[in-house]
Amino acid sequence: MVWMGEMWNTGFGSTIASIMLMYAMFQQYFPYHLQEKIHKYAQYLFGRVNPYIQITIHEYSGGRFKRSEAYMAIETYLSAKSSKQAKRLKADIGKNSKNLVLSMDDLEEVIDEYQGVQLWWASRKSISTQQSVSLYPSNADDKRYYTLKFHKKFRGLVVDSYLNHVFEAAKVLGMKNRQRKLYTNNPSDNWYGYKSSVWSHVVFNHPSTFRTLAMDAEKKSDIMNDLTTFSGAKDYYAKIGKAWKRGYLLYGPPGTGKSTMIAAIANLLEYDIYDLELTSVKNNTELRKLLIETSNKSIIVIEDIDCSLDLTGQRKNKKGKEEEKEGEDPIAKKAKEETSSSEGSKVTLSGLLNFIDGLWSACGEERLIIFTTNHVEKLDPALIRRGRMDKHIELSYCSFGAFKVLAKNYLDLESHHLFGTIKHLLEETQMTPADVAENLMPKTINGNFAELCLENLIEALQNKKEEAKSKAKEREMYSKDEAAAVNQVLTNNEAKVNDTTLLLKKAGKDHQGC
Ligand SMILES: Nc1ncnc2c1ncn2[C@@H]1O[C@H](COP(=O)(O)OP(=O)(O)OP(=O)(O)O)[C@@H](O)[C@H]1O
Ligand SMILES: [Mg+2]
Repeated sequence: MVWMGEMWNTGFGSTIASIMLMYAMFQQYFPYHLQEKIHKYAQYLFGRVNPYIQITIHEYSGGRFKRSEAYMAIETYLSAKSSKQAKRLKADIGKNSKNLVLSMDDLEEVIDEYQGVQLWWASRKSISTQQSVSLYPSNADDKRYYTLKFHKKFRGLVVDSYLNHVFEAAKVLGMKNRQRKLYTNNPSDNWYGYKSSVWSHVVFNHPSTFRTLAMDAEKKSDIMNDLTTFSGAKDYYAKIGKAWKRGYLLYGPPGTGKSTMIAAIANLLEYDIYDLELTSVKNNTELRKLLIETSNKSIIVIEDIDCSLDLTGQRKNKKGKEEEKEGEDPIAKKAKEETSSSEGSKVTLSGLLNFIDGLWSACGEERLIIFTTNHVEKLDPALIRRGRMDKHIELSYCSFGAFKVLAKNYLDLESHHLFGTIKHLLEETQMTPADVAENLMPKTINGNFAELCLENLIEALQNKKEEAKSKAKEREMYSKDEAAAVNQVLTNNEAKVNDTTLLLKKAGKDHQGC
């Protein structure tokens, strides 16, 4: 054993080993009633001279059915070290893991080093001698555990710092290896009963990345920096006393890449996505419950926030305010509110604001909240003010920079003699990246399809330009016609006023004559 060898080299080593050896050799010659005493004494002596401390972590500590979280964390932490050091390894696909996880086999040992101190990890197994009836295979009775050994002078370091380091590192590794998920909220009628849950999920494997996202390079790197800074800022958020979360508002016309960017963000930060369908959330209480059930390292997305609910009005329903009578019994008032909230979705703007940055919003950490909209101007300013939606990102029509990304993705082209023409046309027209991408999709794999695609795009851009021109002309004509019509009405009105004045004057003269 590695640590025994290490012990042997210390001053105490030979003494301890002699005691143990003598005890083992002569144990059988002692009468039975003395054996226990000698055993205890040997243990005591061994404890006095042994400079090493051992911590044991059992696989099943609470009961037989749930593996200990600490044991699993250590398994994850030791995985990389085991694959390098251990001679016998076990391979398994862990729960929610996307890769094979290697761990050391029984009776193997690995050495870890922390702040210059050596620590010995070993995987042990004690075999149960009891006969038991079990539904599980025979080796289910074997009790596995890890032992950690270190010199007693490092007790403080291990207890105060090393163990925390192990569990933090295991968390990070576990997150990295996990299979990421895309969640959607279940209607609350299905929240109760066997195996029910407020969220359902599928495995998330959207291929979008920031590399494939078409937008100007400068803007892209600014967003990426913002995201990576956020994900590494745990201590900073703790220092300034803010919950570790950030709000993003993505706005722009349809087909400009808002949803695509959300997938790219999730892939960059390796987060899960919770796609929240607000219209199926009945009230603010349900909204809070959904929030509590989300995990750390995740993105909560509300798409098309302007269409989700009527959140554009005042924070408090005006009608409700009018009906609120002074001195009304508070119990009766609450009952009234509860009855009204049971009909359809009653999520209010203030409920949503609390969801984003109320007390409950701090119940998890490392979370992004992303809203998307096609009509940013329709949103209540309270909803999107900085602090709630910290970063506002406009996704707009395809620029030449964005086109170059698409050309590289779709056609593997970095330059082409038609790029100049496309640049001019893109400056004169408004085409979404979705439309540009569609034109760049090869319709055939024969011949020079790249050039064909570029020509198709040029044609589409020219058509769009013509369309825009004729629309502008139409608008101009319409406004001219409208102006002429307004002038006509004004002239008619003026004439009528003149006639009336004449009549009044005439009537005045007649009256004087009488
Ligand atoms: N900026 C972009 N970079 C790469 N591909 C894009 C981009 N914008 C759009 N696309 C392509 O167009 C398709 C539609 O884009 P996406 O769904 O992201 O648009 P959106 O802005 O979310 O639209 P909507 O407002 O209608 O939800 C995507 O599948 C993608 O292939
Ligand atoms: Mg979208």
